[in-house]
Amino acid sequence: MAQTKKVGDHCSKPTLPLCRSSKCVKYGIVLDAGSSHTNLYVYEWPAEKENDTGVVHQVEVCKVEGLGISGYSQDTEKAGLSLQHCMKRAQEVVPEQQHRETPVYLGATAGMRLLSLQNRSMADRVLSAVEKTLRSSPFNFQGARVISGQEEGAYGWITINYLLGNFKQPGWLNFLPHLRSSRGTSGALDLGGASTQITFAPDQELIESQENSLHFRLYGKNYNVYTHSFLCYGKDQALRLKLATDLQSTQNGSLLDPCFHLGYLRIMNISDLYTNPCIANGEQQLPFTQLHLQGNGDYQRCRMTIQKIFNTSYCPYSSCAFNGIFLPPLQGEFGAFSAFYFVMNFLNLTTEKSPVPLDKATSAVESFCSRPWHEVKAEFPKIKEKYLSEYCFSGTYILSLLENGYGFTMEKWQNIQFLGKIGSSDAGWTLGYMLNLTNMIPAEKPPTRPLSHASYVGLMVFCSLVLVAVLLLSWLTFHKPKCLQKGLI
Ligand SMILES: O=P(O)(O)OP(=O)(O)OP(=O)(O)OC[C@H]1O[C@@H](n2cnc3c(O)ncnc32)[C@H](O)[C@@H]1O
Repeated sequence: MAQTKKVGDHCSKPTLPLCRSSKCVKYGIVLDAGSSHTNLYVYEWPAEKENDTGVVHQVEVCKVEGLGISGYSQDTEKAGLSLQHCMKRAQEVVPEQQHRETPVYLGATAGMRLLSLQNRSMADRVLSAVEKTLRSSPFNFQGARVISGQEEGAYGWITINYLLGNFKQPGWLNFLPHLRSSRGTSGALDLGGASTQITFAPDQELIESQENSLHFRLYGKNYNVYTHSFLCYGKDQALRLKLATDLQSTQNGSLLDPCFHLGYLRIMNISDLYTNPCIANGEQQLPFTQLHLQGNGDYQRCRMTIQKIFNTSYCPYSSCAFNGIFLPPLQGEFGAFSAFYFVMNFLNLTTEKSPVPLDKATSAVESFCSRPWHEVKAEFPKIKEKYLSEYCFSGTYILSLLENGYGFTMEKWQNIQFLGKIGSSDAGWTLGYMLNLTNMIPAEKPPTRPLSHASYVGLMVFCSLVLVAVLLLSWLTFHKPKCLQKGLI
């Protein structure tokens, strides 16, 4: 994020044209090109309130089918049509007279980061095809780019803290500066298909590795933030990593997999498993071309196989997550979103009130994994088979990552809230990205008007009436009628 230091830029001015009417609303559009598909988000906010925390909110989300890492190479025509459909939807939501001033941004995440590593020219081709479609729309297209893992973490953190209202201190705290830091920020945990991010403001001042350190000045306050994006540890790539590790110990390509339900069968081409940079070139050494996976639904064993993808044998810092990556002690509340939410929500482990304790969450995943596949399938006929068959793996992976990877103990677990939406907006990096690029989060506190316009007018009218009354009274006192004065003498 140090390189995209636009957040809280001191020279920030809103880049969107100002509305003439005081009631008008502005719009911004962000496309999140992820590893499985693309989502298009339309945001709106009242024009006169653009620096206020929480006023920008999502009014539309449209899923662009096929525009994800697998779709890029497979059905580009379908992906193109679906993108056009979502752009049309955005044209219906944003009033026509505002199309030309409404900015559109596209950010591609870990799926594209991996595709770029594997096949740079293909990644460039995909981005330019998408750019072409977006340029031909009536909106103000601002560019398509692959965002870094650090940016993905930072913008996710900005989004949730903006929506939770954590950046702006209530006005009365200005008079009590010693209390100003009492209201903390919330950490952000994001699980995608290809990568996962952890971002929070640690207690300790020193962030031992430069690449994990971000500095923001927002609304007049400094924030030192830790972030890391684990590429290949999104839930889809983590499953591939696990399968590739398990494959090392099979002789014939048959795998009894405890992370899938008893009775579940899946056949995969070994070459498909090895088509990305997450998995080192072990394919050549295998004497078989297909993997025959057979589930046996055993949570404890599943957890043991997952544990093998986290290398905790070395740490060059005072404390680490895994794979030698620095992680300071966990601090404060955390909001966990994207696939953290999708999976835990399916497993009924997200409650509005108090968080489900870790031991209860573990038992729930364990009991779900032990159910036979035919029973699960019969109970949830409408859920995509890919998702349904992988909830046992994904639930176990989430517990492993949070507990063993990041060190959320029983006690710290209680600080995690699984979030789908905050208000009407999805938790994710896109809102933070747009707030940053439109300069809507200022570095310094915008000068606050002590009174609203209506109260100001009311006060002026009241003062004028008092003034008139005082003048009238004075006049009556000093200019008493002469006849009355005579009569008194
Ligand atoms: O590129 P990265 O940064 O990895 O992130 P992403 O863009 O793939 O991340 P998403 O939030 O779009 O999706 C996260 C994962 O959740 C999966 N997913 C989406 N909806 C789901 C649902 O209802 N149940 C289970 N998984 C779901 C999806 O296929 C991805 O693997």
